[in-house]
Amino acid sequence: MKTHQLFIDGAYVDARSGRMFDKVSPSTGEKIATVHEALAEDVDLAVNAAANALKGEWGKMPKAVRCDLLMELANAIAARTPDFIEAEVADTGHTRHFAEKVEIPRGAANFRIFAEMLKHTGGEFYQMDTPDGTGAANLELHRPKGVIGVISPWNAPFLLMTWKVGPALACGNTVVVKPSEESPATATLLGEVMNSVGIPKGVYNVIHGFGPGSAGELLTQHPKVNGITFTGETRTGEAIMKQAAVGLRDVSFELGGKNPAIIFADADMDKAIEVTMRSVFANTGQVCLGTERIYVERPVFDEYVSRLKAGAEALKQGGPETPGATIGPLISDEHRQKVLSYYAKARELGATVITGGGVPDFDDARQGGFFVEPTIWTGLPEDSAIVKEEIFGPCCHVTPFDTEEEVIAMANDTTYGLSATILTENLSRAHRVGGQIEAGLIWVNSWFLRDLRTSFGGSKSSGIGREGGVHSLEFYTERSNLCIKL
Ligand SMILES: NC(=O)c1ccc[n+]([C@@H]2O[C@H](COP(=O)([O-])OP(=O)(O)OC[C@H]3O[C@@H](n4cnc5c(N)ncnc54)[C@H](O)[C@@H]3O)[C@@H](O)[C@H]2O)c1
Ligand SMILES: O=C/C=C/C=C(\O)C(=O)O
Repeated sequence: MKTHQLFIDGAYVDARSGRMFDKVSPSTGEKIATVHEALAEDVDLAVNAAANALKGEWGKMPKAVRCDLLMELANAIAARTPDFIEAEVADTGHTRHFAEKVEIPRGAANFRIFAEMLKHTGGEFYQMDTPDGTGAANLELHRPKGVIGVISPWNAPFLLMTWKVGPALACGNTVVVKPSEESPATATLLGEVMNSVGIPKGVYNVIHGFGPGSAGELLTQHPKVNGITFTGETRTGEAIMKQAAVGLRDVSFELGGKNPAIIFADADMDKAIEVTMRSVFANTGQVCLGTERIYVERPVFDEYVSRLKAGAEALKQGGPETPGATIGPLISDEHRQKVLSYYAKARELGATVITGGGVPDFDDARQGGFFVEPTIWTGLPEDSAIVKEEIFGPCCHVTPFDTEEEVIAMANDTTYGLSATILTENLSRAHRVGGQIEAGLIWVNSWFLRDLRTSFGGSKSSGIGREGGVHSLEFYTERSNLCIKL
């Protein structure tokens, strides 16, 4: 049985509180680990370790040396891919394919991209006229924001945590990471990899626990934390914003979504099915960028629904233990109950259940896992909860449309604004429609293609700020303008 300790000041330590909590496998329901829960004393130790590291070797390290060290860290992560895969799939029930092809490589890439970028990123310089004619020079100076609280979710634990820690460290900050209580393993493992490449102690710290009344809330309120970067549910973001307000802690939020896919009649239907099979069912629908609303131009509606049904019914359910599994379990029984409550609501509202809507029956260890049937609905009105609320499971609602104006209005009729995908072979239409979709990321004839230099994030209930490329630097850097009279 694994035990996940805290990682503070370069060492694995027990929680002073002595409190522990269990971690169970999403694919079998069996207990697989116990986890130390950090409370006030532990959080204080971690934040002070991070604050002290800023004043020590790390704070004095030249930027080029820091960036080279982060490149070494990326290589060390890559070298330990098998260990990170096993840790990730045990926590999440993901198929090894998803961890091997997406999550762990992105963990290394999330350090590489920012180490490379920081080496070549400068600042503003403006020479100005002055009344006496001698002029003045304006130099933009950068320094780290300080100690960053990183609060990350369970749906892509290593990818999403390193997507924040990468730029934070590249900009010279130190971090205290509070991973989700559902996925402690990879953040904990990263501690020893940090030590192995010589990242100074105190730069990277990991505290485990929950949100309210536990490590998460305590971290957001600690006076020595200079900023909070959070990825998770919108309502959690609202709670964190209130918690971080005392002390005016800066926040960067990547939150929920209710993302549309728009399929025009001229779309390549094979492409439309391939793209939306991934955007709906990848990671068992537990992807913030995933599709939960699909709008199909009426002439191809029946063909599309029929082919998506066939695709959904061909998925093989199982966790990392199941050979050939192509869709895993949900992360927890609690989350499964949330998804099943929407399955029930759809039936109550009179949806047409094209496929799924229930819980699969297994005669093996998967019976104890948190599996649900991949599900497709049609026939509900746009104002129904199924079409409006984030479900975060392997399900979608499909609606026909007749005109561009109509579908753009429906796509934008949401409190979210995270992502969208458009399928059409008419690229001027793609540009015209894409330019009117109120979302942070819009894919055309693709989904989840990620250039890490581009801005990433959502508007409205989907987030505050942007991550990615130079956009990440905005949050992790304090800027000064030094004006020198010539
Ligand atoms: N926009 C994005 O990039 C993005 C990416 C992934 C997931 N998400 C969203 O995350 C959600 C799923 O992840 P989740 O269930 O882990 O989210 P969640 O909001 O339940 O928890 C996220 C993290 O916040 C912590 N937390 C919860 N309440 C807190 C509080 N009051 N103070 C401090 N910390 C607190 C949790 O312990 C966890 O570590 C979905 O809504 C999904 O859309 C968004
Ligand atoms: O579930 C959400 C996935 C988020 C993905 C990223 O943050 C990324 O690709 O950088």
